[in-house]
Amino acid sequence: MDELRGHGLRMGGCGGEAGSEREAGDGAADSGHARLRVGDERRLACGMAAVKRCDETRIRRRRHPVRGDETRRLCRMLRRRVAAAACLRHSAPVAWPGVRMSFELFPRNDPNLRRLLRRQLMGLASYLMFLVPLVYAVNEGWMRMDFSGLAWFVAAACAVNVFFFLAIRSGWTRRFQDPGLTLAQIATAVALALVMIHYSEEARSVLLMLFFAALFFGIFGLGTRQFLLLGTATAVGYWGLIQWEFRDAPAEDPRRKLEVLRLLTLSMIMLWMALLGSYVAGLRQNLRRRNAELAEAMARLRTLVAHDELTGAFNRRHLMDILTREKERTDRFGHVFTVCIIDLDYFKRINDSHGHAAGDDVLRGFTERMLASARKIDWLGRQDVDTTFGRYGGEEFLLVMPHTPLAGARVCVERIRDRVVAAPFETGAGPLEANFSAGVAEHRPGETVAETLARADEALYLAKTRGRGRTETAD
Ligand SMILES: Nc1nc2c(ncn2[C@@H]2O[C@H](COP(=O)(O)OP(=O)(O)OP(=O)(O)O)[C@@H](O)[C@H]2O)c(=O)[nH]1
Repeated sequence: MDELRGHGLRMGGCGGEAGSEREAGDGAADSGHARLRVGDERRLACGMAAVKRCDETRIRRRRHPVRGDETRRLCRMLRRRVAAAACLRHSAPVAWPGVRMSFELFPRNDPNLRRLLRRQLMGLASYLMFLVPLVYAVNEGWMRMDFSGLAWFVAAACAVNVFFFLAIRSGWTRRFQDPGLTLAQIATAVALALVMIHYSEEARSVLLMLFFAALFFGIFGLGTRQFLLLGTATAVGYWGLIQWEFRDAPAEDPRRKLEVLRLLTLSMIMLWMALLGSYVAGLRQNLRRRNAELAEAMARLRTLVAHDELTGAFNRRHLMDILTREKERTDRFGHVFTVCIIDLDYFKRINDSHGHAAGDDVLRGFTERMLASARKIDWLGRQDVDTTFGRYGGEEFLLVMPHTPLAGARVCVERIRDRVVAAPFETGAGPLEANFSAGVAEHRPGETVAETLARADEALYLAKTRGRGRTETAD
């Protein structure tokens, strides 16, 4: 849905800043509704990705401005284009008439899964690369196997890789801490390498490198303990192989001694790789922690920049941004918007009589009620009015009501008042009652935001002087 919004397909629904995003992406809107016209190539291209996740029913339910037959026709066209584009990218959605299915081998909307699957393919490529020396060794007769034996080995390697690929792709491996199954994959590769080494003759020393190639994959995915475990298992496996191969040979057999030398060298290199792996794992962990901290700091910063610290409502700076955007849209499309400045009455008395902390509690409680009311606003039968509410400063708040004429805004403010006065606010100094005065002004064409606000402020002043607890509208 967000993608559709971002590309100018206006969706219904209430709340927050969604409205500003809805139309921000596109200028071809008409009285608040960005229209999609058949043949509008750019928009169709933009909508392609979104339409894959968004079927006709959902679009219709969300009251897409292009209704009925036009919606269906548009969706059909978009879907056809999506299918065509996906086919070109070799990730064809499987589609039969009347059946809507979409399958991508490398899902575009899941970058983590894509990364794991790519790594899986890299693993398969490594197996196939090692075929070159193996073919050479078999051809030279340095192995105790012929080409049919090698073919079996290749088939086994491919089967193992396909199994892991499907397990990861299906999402089944998500239940594990490491959904890429790095340890299991490397263990399988080591087992296959052991088989090849068993069948080797003169080529054995060279083929021991197969172990290192397999273990090297773990450098970017395994921790120290896992590495040590794997290294030990590899050394034990090789030791078992030697014991089995030389079960009838005398202890003084020089070939057995040579194998022991290989085992020792292998073990030392494994240990070295475990240390290196541990170092890299530490770096990776640091990087991950820093990334998480950075993301958290960014999120905090984004909240701080737009929100008031005490109440959590939008702050003045953000409200001014919203107003500027609203004005631009109004100038462009000609629809109305109204602002309302709300000021709590006799707030100084609350502070003076019950303390600053109780005053803060009232401000927070008031904000909560405002936000709850503003989200539920549905007047004149419209649900897509994105009312924005924030703290304008001190005990003053601002309500921005797009697509709302003065009369509607007044009705809305009175509804909010009903909620505010319905019950006292819970504070540290006990329940405290509060009411507010409000000044409402509808933005006039050609007027600046500051001028609209000034008129709302004048209306507020009027409300104060006429007795407070009331709403006045600016002419
Ligand atoms: N507790 C608290 N008080 C604040 C905050 N910001 C402003 N105030 C207080 O709000 C009060 C505003 O007082 P006035 O401007 O006289 O307004 P009032 O008492 O509501 O009177 P009228 O608006 O005329 O009804 C001052 O006492 C400010 O100190 C805040 O964040 N927390």
